[in-house]
Amino acid sequence: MTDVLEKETFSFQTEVGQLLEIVAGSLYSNREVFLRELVSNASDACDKLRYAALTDASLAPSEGFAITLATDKKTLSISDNGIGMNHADLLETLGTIAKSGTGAFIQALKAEKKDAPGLIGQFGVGFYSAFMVADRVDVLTRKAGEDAAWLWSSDGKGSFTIEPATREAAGTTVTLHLKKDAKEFAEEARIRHIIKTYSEHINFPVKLGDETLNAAEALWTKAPSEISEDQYTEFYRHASHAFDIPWLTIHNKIEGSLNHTSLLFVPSMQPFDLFDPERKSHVKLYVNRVFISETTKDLVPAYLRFLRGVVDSQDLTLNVSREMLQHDPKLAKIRGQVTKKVLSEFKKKATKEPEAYAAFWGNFGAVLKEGLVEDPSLRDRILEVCRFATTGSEALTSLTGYVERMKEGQDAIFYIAGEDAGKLAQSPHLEGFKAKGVEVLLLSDPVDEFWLQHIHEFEGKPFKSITRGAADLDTIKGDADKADTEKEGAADLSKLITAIKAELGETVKDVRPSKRLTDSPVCLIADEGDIDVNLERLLKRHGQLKEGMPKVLELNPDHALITKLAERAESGPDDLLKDAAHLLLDQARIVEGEGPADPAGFARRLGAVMSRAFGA
Ligand SMILES: Nc1ncnc2c1ncn2[C@@H]1O[C@H](COP(=O)(O)OP(=O)(O)OP(=O)(O)O)[C@@H](O)[C@H]1O
Repeated sequence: MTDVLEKETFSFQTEVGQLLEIVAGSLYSNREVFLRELVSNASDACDKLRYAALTDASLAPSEGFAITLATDKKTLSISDNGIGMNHADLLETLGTIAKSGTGAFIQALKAEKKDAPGLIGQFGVGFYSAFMVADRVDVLTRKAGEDAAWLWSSDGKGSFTIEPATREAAGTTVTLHLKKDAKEFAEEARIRHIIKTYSEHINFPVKLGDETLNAAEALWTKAPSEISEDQYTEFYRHASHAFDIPWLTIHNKIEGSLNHTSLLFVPSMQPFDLFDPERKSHVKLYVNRVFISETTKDLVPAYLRFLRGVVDSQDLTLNVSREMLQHDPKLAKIRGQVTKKVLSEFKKKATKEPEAYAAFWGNFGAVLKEGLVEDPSLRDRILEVCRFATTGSEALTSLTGYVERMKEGQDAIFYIAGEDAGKLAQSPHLEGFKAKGVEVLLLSDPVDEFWLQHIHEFEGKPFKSITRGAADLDTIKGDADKADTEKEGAADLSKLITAIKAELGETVKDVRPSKRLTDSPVCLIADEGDIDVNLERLLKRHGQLKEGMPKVLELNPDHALITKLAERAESGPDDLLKDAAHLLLDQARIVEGEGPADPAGFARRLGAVMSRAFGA
């Protein structure tokens, strides 16, 4: 691209335009974080060049890596002697947002204008935050190993320019032309304070004139006893471009045949890319304090992708390529040790602080459960730290807790799966279980259906869905045997069942009296051996299943409506019974969140039945 000599003008990608508009116009209280973002980028650039120089020593800067700040009354510039950018890099990175989840982010940003900086940090718009304080940003940059330099410039209003320029050495200088109301960021005292607050522990010196503003030491190499809570938080925020306080900090040193130190954080908020198909890791790998890579899944498994921080080992070979490193058995060993350590910290937290753990679980439980399938060797350890919503209490339960509370005669761990824990708790299928005081787990993460395909039991007790197959509650000794006594006087439904079956034909697989209902007249269940109701719904949504299987319609023999219909069926089917058969099926579907099978027919029948009721 070095043959491009003219100044060129480009439009920002639509999302960037929208983003800049919000960033520049939002109300903010801590906009000084723009400096942390730019210093962070400069530090990443130095990290990248230090890595590249491992294989090509000529790339290394002659006088060590440094980030240099300079100001006059109107501008602030941040220079680094890192990797730099060429024409293609500039186009690719400073005009687009290559990140997934951008749409969701912009939505969130629009909804919460006031907290823009918080969200910006969470998403990591990094560079673009410069437009919170500047009405023009210039980027003078030269890529290491290349001769051409470029000047990128923009006022953040829809377009940017790139033109050829000169720069003595590789690296990048970002110059901010400060807005009128942001001149404070040209004051040295203010800058000193911001760097101390936000960038004290990055790996490279940040200089203002001759003065070095930060400690510039790798925080993880210090002993935990020498590190304050605030220092951990600052490091976390720097390393993950976040604004929250970490929910958990794990600083661990392993010494032995394979030495490594990890400083890991669990955020207290969900990052935007959590459910991205790429499932990228965000833990940085360092070898003896030299940054190697960020996104390797070989360091931290995908089901722990919410972790932030670093792992550093002096026992990995420095001068191998990232690809070779990925196949290094030592790395696999580190991964195993790090994963076990993290799970054991979760276990401690879950036992000692169940309420705090519930907050973590709400954010990341669905991700962690992916490990139940992906990491069979650690399955038991993962199950130990899993928590579930249950009909038994407001609080979440562990599986061990559930098993301890099982009733006499209960031989299965009952669960109901669906999309919304709140709705699940209202499901008619639960009625008989509630009446007997038998606890049912409420599983509302899509991943639940997935691991249940692989894990069939816990401590010898099988998992059993209450929306599939027969509900044999008779053998369980409940809290009060109220439900059983009522059942004794239950109506004989045989004629009604015959009539309903004849009317509904193939649309139902069977019609049966129910043991699981106490208040509702009807419900639908999947037959034993068929796909469970919720799984079928998920498969249909993802286009993996066209038609659902016909379900079993269960009738509550104690319900007044069903008893009346049974009496009526004794004298043979009539039009009203026929309408009732369809309406009962539709009612069961509606409770499940499905529409009636035939909306026009439903409306007609409902009309007819109401007319009769009101004598119209
Ligand atoms: N000083 C710099 N030197 C070299 N490249 C840079 C520099 N600043 C930014 N870049 C490039 O621009 C890209 C975009 O930067 P930006 O701060 O917007 O996001 P990011 O740093 O990739 O993401 P995050 O903020 O989540 O880490 C960077 O990934 C990097 O490739």
